[in-house]
Amino acid sequence: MTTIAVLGAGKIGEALLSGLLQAGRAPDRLLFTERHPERSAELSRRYGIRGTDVATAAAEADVLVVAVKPQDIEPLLTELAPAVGPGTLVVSLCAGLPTALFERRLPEGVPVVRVMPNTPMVVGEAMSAISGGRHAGPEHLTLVAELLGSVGKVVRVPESQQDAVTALSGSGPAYFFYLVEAMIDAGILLGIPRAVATDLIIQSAVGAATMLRDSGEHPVTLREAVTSPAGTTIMAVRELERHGVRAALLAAIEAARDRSEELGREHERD
Ligand SMILES: NC(=O)C1=CN([C@@H]2O[C@H](COP(=O)(O)OP(=O)(O)OC[C@H]3O[C@@H](n4cnc5c(N)ncnc54)[C@H](OP(=O)(O)O)[C@@H]3O)[C@@H](O)[C@H]2O)C=CC1
Ligand SMILES: O=C(O)[C@@H]1CCC=N1
Repeated sequence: MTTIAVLGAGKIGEALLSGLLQAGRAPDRLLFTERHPERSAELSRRYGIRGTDVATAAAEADVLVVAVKPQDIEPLLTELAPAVGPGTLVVSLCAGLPTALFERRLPEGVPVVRVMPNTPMVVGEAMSAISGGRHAGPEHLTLVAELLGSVGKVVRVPESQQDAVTALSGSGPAYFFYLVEAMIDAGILLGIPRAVATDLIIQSAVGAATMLRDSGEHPVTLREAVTSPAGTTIMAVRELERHGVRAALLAAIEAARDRSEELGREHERD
């Protein structure tokens, strides 16, 4: 059975470990590394999995999942380079960082797969997009697709689309959380107690998401079905249009794509 080590078990690294355990992966086949001993001890206690150092993780694991912030990649690659061999698959979850960066810094021939997941991994509902680097063969992509398929949905995309994917689905859950937060505030504005407003909005979000996924209908059709002539919804939609919410979303997602590209460029000359 494949042993997986998560290097940098922060928010997304922990989401992956937790999702893999819930999907039935054996705890003794999972490892992680963390900078702070207290964090490491807490994760071991919470999940019954072993924290270790990068060299041990590289020696024991078949798959090394890099989940540090892009800004922290350099010291990690310096530690990893002498420890990793061509038989180990390196999977990067880092926004913006191209597979070519890893290939330059790691020994020749090490296969690298770039992945953009998202945090719903923790409930088995991740959206992950995967792209293979120069030395990644179909067997590596299949292995990564299986791994991430156990915690959500997986698509293969050309690496040139990964910055856009990062802006859409990598950051995507944050936009929905932001919208929910704003709608709960609207409930407060209208005098509804916070707990009730929270229930109303979260269940509406779950219902709407389930319809989007399961009905096979286009989002426009689903919205039209809520929008009665001279009714309440169209009054709200007019305000959304007046405040440029659609244009704001387009600009926001474009800005996220640009930042992903910039994170990659920051490492171009390394
Ligand atoms: N959060 C998300 O929704 C998503 C994140 N990503 C990508 O995943 C990566 C991690 O993001 P996120 O989980 O949010 O960030 P976090 O900061 O929460 O997690 C990174 C963790 O790695 C630790 N760390 C840093 N350097 C090392 C090292 N050399 N050895 C061991 N541990 C180390 C950090 O410790 P310390 O606390 O000391 O910094 C931290 O605990 C990023 O590259 C991000 O682009 C991708 C998709 C979604
Ligand atoms: O905000 C970030 O940079 C990371 C990448 C995608 C989601 N979170």
